[in-house]
Amino acid sequence: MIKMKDVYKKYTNGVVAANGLNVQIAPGEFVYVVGPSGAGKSTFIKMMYREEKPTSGEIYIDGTNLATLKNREVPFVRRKLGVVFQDFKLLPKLTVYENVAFAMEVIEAPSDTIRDRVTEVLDLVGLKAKARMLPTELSGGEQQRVSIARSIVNRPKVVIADEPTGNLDPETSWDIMNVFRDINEQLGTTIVMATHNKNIVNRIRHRVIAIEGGLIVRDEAEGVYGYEI
Ligand SMILES: Nc1ncnc2c1ncn2[C@@H]1O[C@H](COP(=O)(O)OP(=O)(O)OP(=O)(O)O)[C@@H](O)[C@H]1O
Repeated sequence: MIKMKDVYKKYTNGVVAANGLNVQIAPGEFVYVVGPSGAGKSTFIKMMYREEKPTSGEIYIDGTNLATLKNREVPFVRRKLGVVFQDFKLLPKLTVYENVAFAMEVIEAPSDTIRDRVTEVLDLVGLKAKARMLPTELSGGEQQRVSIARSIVNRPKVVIADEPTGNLDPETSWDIMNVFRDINEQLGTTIVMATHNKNIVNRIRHRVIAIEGGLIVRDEAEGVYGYEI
């Protein structure tokens, strides 16, 4: 369902961050993307939700080639994707509920569907009781739960996460990984997660795609982290 074919990315400053990526990710998979700093993980991830466009090659999400997609068509593909960031990116003046509802309002979902779905996803991430709070009133882990709830509220087939535990302490990171596990197992959502978290990758085993110098150097089912940081 996700397919990259000969993907090459050269930034305007001449840096080649993807040097011929070929990969396929099936529906329902849970995949870690690992590699040393500057390896090209974020570029890989960003190309997957069309934050960056490849210089050449093809990237298919559910049959749509992101490489040739017109800018005005991007929002339609984004609906198939949820994105979770290291720094949460919540709207500070909106409550937990409103932050999640906003993702449905922009696609003009009916208000009763919004109400039902927001309640449902806040329950799934364990934040029902904090729906009326502002992001500043929450811990880092709770803020990440809100951002995960936001990423799944439109029922995307794929959730892409770039260092989702990067700002969290170890214990909170495990809690957040359990939330991703529930989404993957209960909803069947494909998860693609770039991470530096060696403990997590080695203890919660999933497929590991290792990137170095813009190339996939290793791709293993139930793989390990595999390099020192
Ligand atoms: N917008 C950009 N313009 C120019 N060069 C960039 C840009 N974004 C990334 N790069 C370069 O591309 C290479 C890969 O960067 P990328 O952010 O994809 O790596 P990464 O593996 O995610 O690193 P980290 O783990 O440090 O986040 C690096 O050399 C980086 O400096």
